Amino acid sequence: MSKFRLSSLFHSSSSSSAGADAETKKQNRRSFSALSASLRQKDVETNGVPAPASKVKVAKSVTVPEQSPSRMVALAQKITKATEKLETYMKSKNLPMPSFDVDAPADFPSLPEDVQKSRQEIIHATKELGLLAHGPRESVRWGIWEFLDVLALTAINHYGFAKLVPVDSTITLAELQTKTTLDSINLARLLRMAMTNGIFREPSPGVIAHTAASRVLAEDEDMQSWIGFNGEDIFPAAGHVLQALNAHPEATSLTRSGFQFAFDTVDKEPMFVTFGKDPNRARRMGRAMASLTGGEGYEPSFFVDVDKGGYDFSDLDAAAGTFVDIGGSHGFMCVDLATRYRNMKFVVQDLQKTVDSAPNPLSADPQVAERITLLAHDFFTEQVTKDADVYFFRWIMHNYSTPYAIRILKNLIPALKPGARVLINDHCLLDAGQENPWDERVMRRMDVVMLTLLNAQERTEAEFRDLFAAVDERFVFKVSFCSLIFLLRWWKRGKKKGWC
Ligand SMILES: C[S@@+](CC[C@H](N)C(=O)[O-])C[C@H]1O[C@@H](n2cnc3c(N)ncnc32)[C@H](O)[C@@H]1O
Repeated sequence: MSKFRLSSLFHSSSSSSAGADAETKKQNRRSFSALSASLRQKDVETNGVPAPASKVKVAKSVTVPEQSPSRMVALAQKITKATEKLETYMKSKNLPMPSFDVDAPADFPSLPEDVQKSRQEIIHATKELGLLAHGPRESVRWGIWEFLDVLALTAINHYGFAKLVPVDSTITLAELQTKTTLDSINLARLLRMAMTNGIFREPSPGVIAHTAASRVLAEDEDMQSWIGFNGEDIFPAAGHVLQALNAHPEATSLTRSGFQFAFDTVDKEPMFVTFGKDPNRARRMGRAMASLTGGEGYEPSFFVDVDKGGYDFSDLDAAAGTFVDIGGSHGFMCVDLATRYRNMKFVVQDLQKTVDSAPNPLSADPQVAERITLLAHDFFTEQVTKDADVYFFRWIMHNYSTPYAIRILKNLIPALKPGARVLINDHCLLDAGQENPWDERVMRRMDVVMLTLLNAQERTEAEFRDLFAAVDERFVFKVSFCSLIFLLRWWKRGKKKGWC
């Protein structure tokens, strides 16, 4: 992945002192811009931490080359260049350029790396330019109102408005109102709020039509679940995080998160138990996850395909080794692995209810299905599959705060043979400013979602090391693959006690 930095967001980009003559102003401006640029460069080397204001002031006196454009102009130029590159590629492949039109494609096709990089540059540079054009006070003042965008989208999704608007024609607000329980004022205000984000349009007063985005809401059921889960479960929980933190500042308990404060289950039950009692809500979360994991970089092939940088199990396959997927749901990772590796054996462990609802057989290929065992096992109890070669946790650790994560990992110890690998497939937080802005934002948000719902957390490599050190000193960190979405860790019982 190419790396982008946002450190420059924190710098001013021009300076001129009132009353100075034009040339002095010009020089000042050049000096300041160039110094900002040099500080920006330095920031990149120091984890993107913005320079203190005092440093910026000293910098004004430094003489710098002429013709440095302001940050805003540099961004505008970057946007133009990147957009032209994207357009040239799309045209060369006869692909339509993005549009709000109802018939526009809902997704970009898979793009070559350099074109994808240009696309990301457009996204990040427009955001930065927008913030600069708003100015700090305005950005902060109106930024906090983004929850109203969430509210409008959540309501539109909840009432299913998108499905009531015909895709290939229009509908009047009056007619739409007859199909809903909302009154006309509330219907219109929610739709018009969403229109400010390109969701629906009003081609003439009182007439509603789809855009490409509202069409997605009408047709993509996983997306409906994603909006529902976020808007109706996570959003209320987020609104109660402060209450949870004030009452329980340590924020480690599974039954004292914003979620429990929002839904009146404090000290009663974890979120997963609440969902287990409500099949509709559980299904919605399941589909929301499917929508998320359908995204680029989340697909199992990212882990399974060695060509894509996935993990190579050839040695284990040659030895017909055993791979245990703990909290492995319906075993889809093991099915993909077993399809690629024809000798390894697999155990998929999950809660009884999940095991009971798994498809049978797990794969149409009997050679695959017969090597996968589904087993009901609670990972808060001692591991029952002894002496396996790999114990795999995909998207498990980030659901738990450290006290719980330690318990889960300690339960492995009695089962581990010398050299057994514990493999963690999770997000890995990098230091602030080290990731490209898109991934940085996704990961920071995911981390806060974990806090909101579960008092859990994403972890940095150092935090994973600390976690395993707290479990047992015999774990040895072996290798990590850090990529767009997830990180693998390979831990092994070490030589300290003479095992390996
Ligand atoms: C976030 S999902 C991850 C599923 C799968 N590993 C994946 O990569 O998509 C968490 C999984 O852990 C399972 N789970 C939750 N609590 C568990 C427990 N105490 N013991 C075993 N599995 C559990 C859930 O049923 C669910 O399948």
